[in-house]
Amino acid sequence: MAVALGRRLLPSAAAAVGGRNYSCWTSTTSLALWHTRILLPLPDTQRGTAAPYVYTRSFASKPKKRMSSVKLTPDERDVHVKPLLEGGWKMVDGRDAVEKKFQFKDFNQAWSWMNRVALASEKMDHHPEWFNVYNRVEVTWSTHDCGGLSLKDIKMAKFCDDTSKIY
Ligand SMILES: C[C@H](O)[C@H](O)[C@H]1CNC2=NC(N)=NC(=O)C2=N1
Repeated sequence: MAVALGRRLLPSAAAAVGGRNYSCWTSTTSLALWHTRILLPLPDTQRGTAAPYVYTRSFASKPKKRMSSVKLTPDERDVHVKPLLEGGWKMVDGRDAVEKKFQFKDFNQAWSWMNRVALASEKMDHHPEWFNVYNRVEVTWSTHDCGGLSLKDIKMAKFCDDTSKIY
């Protein structure tokens, strides 16, 4: 029988059922969960068909803080957008959005970089508009939820710059 003590499982509880303790985080865009489990070895016949744990207790973290999707103020634009424009980003004609053309050695490098950006975008729930031909990627950042530039765009534009330097 499993016994829970605060956030930890008593070692003896796992030993009593012939299993071992195991803890892990899972995380979504808004919540992180800490799971404490007792893992039991499964017979070969059940491997891959059943979950190998007999006891799970999950704890929710504080809700993750989300960066806001509000339009940048003029002061914030001075601080955040100006440096981007000095670093090769351009305002998009007729839109409150920034765009930049990146060039890589070949398609493989471009795709690898796009993959990095895609994973970060998904984690942040903030996605690029982009266009790729072979080794070139044109990226546009704007926040659809507020119809213009927000701090999320600044963060992702910087991420694009920083990660493109690795290649
Ligand atoms: C429902 C979802 O959270 C929203 O649609 C997110 C998804 N990704 C997004 N990406 C961008 N670039 N702007 C947004 O406003 C936006 N909103």
